[in-house]
Amino acid sequence: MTAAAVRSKMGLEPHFLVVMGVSGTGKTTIATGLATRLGWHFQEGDALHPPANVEKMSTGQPLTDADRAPWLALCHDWLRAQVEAGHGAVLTCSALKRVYREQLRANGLPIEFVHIDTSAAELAARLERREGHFMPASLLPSQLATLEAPGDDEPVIRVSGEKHPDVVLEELIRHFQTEG
Ligand SMILES: Nc1ncnc2c1ncn2[C@@H]1O[C@H](COP(=O)(O)OP(=O)(O)OP(=O)(O)O)[C@@H](O)[C@H]1O
Ligand SMILES: O=C(O)[C@H](O)[C@@H](O)[C@H](O)[C@H](O)CO
Repeated sequence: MTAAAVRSKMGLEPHFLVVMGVSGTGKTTIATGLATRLGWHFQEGDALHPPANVEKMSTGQPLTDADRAPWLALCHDWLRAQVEAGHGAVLTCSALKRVYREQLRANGLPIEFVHIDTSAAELAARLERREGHFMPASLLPSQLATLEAPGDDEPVIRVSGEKHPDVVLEELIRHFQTEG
């Protein structure tokens, strides 16, 4: 049973967003900004990875489909709980392949993806600069090779990861305010 929809701080209907894209594209930056501005629940998808996945990535090994399966299941469970509560929510999750996105949307969840697209050169520069994060810059090529950008038949809002995050946030909030 789904609870009555809880409107956001700005009076918006709840949305259930997965902010997606490769490592370093700005998922956490944009998702925390949205959740703060709109009062929606936030979950860092990286925090749902089994420790073995984090260990693998930290040591420069890309994850396999089998590695990602239990993590995607936890991401799905979190999204499902938000939908059932009727409270707007934002999850960060790379969601690199179409089948992963299908797994997140299973059981008819009304998920929308926000795909942040950033050039390989900008991503490489950011990951080289970033400190205190388990994901090494050396995994960027495999992230880019694994990415299947969402198609027009998927529920996706596309934004540029190269604009200032405040600009992207304004664009997204305007999008939600003006939609039918
Ligand atoms: N639009 C932007 N312009 C410039 N720098 C940005 C932008 N968005 C994020 N950054 C910076 O890029 C780095 C990566 O951002 P962030 O951690 O949000 O990405 P992410 O997609 O969540 O990464 P990961 O998946 O590896 O956790 C951070 O140092 C962040 O401050
Ligand atoms: O699917 C994957 O390979 C992983 O989710 C990675 O994308 C990282 O968790 C994330 O980007 C943190 O840097």
